[in-house]
Amino acid sequence: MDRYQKSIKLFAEAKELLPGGVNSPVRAFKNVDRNPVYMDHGIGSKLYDVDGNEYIDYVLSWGPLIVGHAHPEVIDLVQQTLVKGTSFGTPTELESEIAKLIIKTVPSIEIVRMVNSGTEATMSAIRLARGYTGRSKILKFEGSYHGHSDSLLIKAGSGIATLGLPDSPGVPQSIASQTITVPYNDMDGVRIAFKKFGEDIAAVIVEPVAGNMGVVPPKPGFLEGLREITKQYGTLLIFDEVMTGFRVGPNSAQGRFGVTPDLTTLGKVIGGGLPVGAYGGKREIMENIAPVGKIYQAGTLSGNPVAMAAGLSTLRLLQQPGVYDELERKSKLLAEGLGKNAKELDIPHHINQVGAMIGFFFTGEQVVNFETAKTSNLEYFKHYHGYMLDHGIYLPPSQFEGLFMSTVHTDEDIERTLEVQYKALKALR
Ligand SMILES: Cc1ncc(COP(=O)(O)O)c(C=O)c1O
Ligand SMILES: N[C@H](C=O)CCC(=O)O
Repeated sequence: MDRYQKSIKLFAEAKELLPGGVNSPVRAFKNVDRNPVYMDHGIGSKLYDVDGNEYIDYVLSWGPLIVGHAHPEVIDLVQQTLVKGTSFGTPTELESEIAKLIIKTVPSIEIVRMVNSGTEATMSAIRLARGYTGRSKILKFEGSYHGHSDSLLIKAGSGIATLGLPDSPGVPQSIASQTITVPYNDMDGVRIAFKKFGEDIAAVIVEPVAGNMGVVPPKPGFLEGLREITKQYGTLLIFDEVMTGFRVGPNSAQGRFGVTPDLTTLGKVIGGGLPVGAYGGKREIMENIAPVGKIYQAGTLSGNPVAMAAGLSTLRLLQQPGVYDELERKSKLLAEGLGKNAKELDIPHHINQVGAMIGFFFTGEQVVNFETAKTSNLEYFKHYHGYMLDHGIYLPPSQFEGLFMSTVHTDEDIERTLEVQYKALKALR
């Protein structure tokens, strides 16, 4: 296609150099049968590809860019920090500055350790939970994604769901057998698992709003139920807020739903587009990590000053009054508009929206877990995605990923998106 000439050439070359041409599977656009688009730069809510095409971006680097691309305040602090040197391998003041903000706003976090990715955060939190409780089993939910560490790569969402790979080769059976999986939102299933294995379960890890099977909110009582049963069995409750952290509210999902876990993992937004993760929680638990305690976890580049600068400036921007109300308003406006168009054109659909996360599913069923998400019409999704892309709307290339809103998307962006979406849906009929 002429429109993507340079992207097509670059991807052909990349396939000789990188597995599948990419450094993360979801970027390959494999299940939508398209060539991935190579981006050149981003400004605000827009992305510009190497062929000069403009897109309204609802992927936002898979979530981190909640204040949009190249926000002047983020770029400014990053530049000021960068010229002083890229890394020192020593503590820096910036680490404490971002820690203060995280501790102030995330209810469960009394003390926090910075790492380099969401995967590292969840992997480390699981190790801590195992070391702290002296137990080995963990419980996770089907279709949830917590990064690609061995223990968590069982019946996972995101790229694993998109590519239809329920379990990954390379994860030893001895490790996989320590992970119990239950459908999301299924408290009865959790109770049955606890009845059988409760004394051996170190942690329950949950996305408080699932975002890797598309977007699925917790049913009323689900998070509360998890809190109660984990307390009862002496199991730690981990909220994986890598995606929801600072995205669904000023106090993240735990503030929004009023349930406080023992440990929380963060990533994405807290790095402002640079590689950052974090895990934190009760001091009494966290101080089992080295160098205070015996559970080991480390990182050459953890707390990297440039990454801290990007994250800190992003979190500071999110402290401004009214930011989350406005994110909610715009997300609702988009979600309702998407639904209205689909209804008018009689396209089976279901929409979930929580804060600045939106799931638009091509199914008439209520989407409450991975099973129901999988009832979506993936052929429809493929054609819809392609049409939107060709008309300047950049959506995640999978039915099992969510749309993200930023502080800099405008009502005009939303209006334009809805105009294109109407035509995209019409073309499906
Ligand atoms: C909820 C959740 N946890 C963990 C991860 C892993 O984060 P990362 O890709 O930074 O390793 C992701 C996203 O990839 C995620 O959405
Ligand atoms: N769904 C994933 C993160 O939330 C997508 C990012 C990736 O795996 O590259």
